[in-house]
Amino acid sequence: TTTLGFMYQGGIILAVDSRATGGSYIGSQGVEKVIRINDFLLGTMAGGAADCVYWDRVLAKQCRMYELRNRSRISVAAASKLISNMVYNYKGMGLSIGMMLAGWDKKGPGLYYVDSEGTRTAGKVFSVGSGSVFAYGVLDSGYRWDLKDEEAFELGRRAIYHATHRDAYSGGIVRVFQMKSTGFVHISNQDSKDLHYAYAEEKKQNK
Ligand SMILES: CC1=C(C(=O)N[C@H](C)C(=O)N[C@@H](Cc2c[nH]c3ccccc23)C(=O)N[C@@H](Cc2ccccc2)C(=O)[C@H](C)CO)Cc2ccccc21
Repeated sequence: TTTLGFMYQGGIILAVDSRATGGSYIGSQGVEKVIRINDFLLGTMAGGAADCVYWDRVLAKQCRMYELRNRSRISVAAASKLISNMVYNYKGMGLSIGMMLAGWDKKGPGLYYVDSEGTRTAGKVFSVGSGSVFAYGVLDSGYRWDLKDEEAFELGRRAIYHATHRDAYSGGIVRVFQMKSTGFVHISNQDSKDLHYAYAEEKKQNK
């Protein structure tokens, strides 16, 4: 898996691949690794698939219960602390979850990394999963706070594509989402194969 998230002047970009593996067996090429908790909160998934899918659903329920009890949406910081504390109870028992929470609350945009080891940290740029080393190479060299929207979408897409090209455990569809003050927007779904030939063509043109 390769997932990434970065904050910029236009909001937050999330980009992920869609491969699931069991050893060297490819279990699926069409997994949804960005899950909607609500219109102002998205979560990404890397690690044990069942762990990720299960605990994301638990988080979604807890966030909804918070809304009903408090008549207001939960903040990104509080939602990330909920999942962090829940999985921390299982530390050392074999959970494997590496996720990002991206959202917009009263304080504005929020991006957190949370994992099953107990790490919970806010930041501006993250990449999580087996292909994150490849994604960081593209992401860190292209990242600027003042990227335009189209440039930001393309940076997320290109970073995930390069990870799917080099990492055997990443592949399938490159999915890009944007989080703004008005909620999230699904930007694009593109097969990494189509991106491969599009980028190859681009190289030929630039020769
Ligand atoms: C075939 C399949 C799934 C599958 O192959 N499950 C296996 C057992 C699984 O958990 N694979 C992990 C890798 C893995 C296997 N055993 C583990 C033990 C500990 C930690 C990780 C693993 C995976 O693909 N994870 C994805 C993330 C993911 C995949 C599917 C759903 C959520 C998250 C990912 O991180 C990259 C591919 C690199 O591993 C999961 C799933 C969800 C929805 C639809 C189909 C499938």
